[in-house]
Amino acid sequence: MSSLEIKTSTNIYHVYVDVKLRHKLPSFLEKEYSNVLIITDSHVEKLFLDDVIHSFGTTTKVSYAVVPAGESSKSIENYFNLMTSAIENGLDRHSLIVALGGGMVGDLAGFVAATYMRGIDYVQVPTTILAHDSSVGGKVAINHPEGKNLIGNFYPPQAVVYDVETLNSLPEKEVRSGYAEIVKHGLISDEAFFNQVMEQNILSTFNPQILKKHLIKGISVKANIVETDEKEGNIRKYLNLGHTLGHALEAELGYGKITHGEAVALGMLFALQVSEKVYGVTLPYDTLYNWLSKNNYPLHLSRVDKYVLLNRMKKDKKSRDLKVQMVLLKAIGQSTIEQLDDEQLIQFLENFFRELVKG
Ligand SMILES: O=C(O)C(=O)C[C@@H](O)[C@H](O)[C@H](O)COP(=O)(O)O
Repeated sequence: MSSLEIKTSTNIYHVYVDVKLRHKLPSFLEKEYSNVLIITDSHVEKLFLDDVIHSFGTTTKVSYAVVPAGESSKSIENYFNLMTSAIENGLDRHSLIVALGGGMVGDLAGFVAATYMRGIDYVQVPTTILAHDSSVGGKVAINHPEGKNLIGNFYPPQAVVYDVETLNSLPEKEVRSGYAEIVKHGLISDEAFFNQVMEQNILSTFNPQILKKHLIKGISVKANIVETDEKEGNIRKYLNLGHTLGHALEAELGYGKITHGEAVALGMLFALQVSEKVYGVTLPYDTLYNWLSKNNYPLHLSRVDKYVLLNRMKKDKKSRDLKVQMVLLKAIGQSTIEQLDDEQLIQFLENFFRELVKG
């Protein structure tokens, strides 16, 4: 089993990665809990909920709450309903919340844990490729109709227990979504890693061993950053590569109409193109474009108004005084933050979408 330690200035926890871990969840926790609430979604409920319930045996009171699968469940209404479940199931400050699912469940359940009785323990049990990223680092949040993750906190879990067997039955669009974050970890850290991913057709040659290697590498890239800058004061912003446009697209097209990773993939292409123009460097735009195309990422969107997108991008959490700050690259592994003015961005967006349409 692989175990990575995440050590920040305030906290230490472990990320465990292997198969069948969902069957022995309590063995990865440092405390015993007498009352546990599992939060999951309607898709994962059918696949893995029973395994996790049984892992706690008969001496722990285990209840569960299920939200509809999909990003639109990261809402204030579901947050409030989950609070009600926690109260009705008698959770107290010594209880545990289990976030069983992908990024949506992890963010939502983590935010419930962060705020219930001013904060109780929770454990991340990711079941998607994407969640190799979102389950590590303690970002928890719900969405506001005006923008993604606008309501949230930094609240690290007790542990991340990643049973990679749960990834075997992921639908194609979930594989695409998750791999976008692996590509991001390559672009911000390591050319060899990026190239390894680009050599693979993730949809037709899906290989659990290679995937596990990529996940562990991705998690360690993230762990190194989070350990230095847990609260996103500086270098953690690099983990947001592709997210400024990505989040704007998700909010504009409608949560769930495009997956998070697919939107981030477009955002990374945009960031590469902008970086080439701003810094006069050559980056692997074509390589990434061809890889995305080969793996059926949605590259041709129905018309999106660039002024509307710009307004959404300004609501990004990295913005300052309503000026967009984007993560750009001077080279693979050399990220920067650049403030861009509105006119410049409109030009870049115009150009980007025009070239995408051409293919
Ligand atoms: O952990 C981080 O930091 C990231 O930016 C990772 C992102 O991939 C992730 O989607 C994150 O939740 C986005 O955070 P946000 O602050 O832009 O909402």
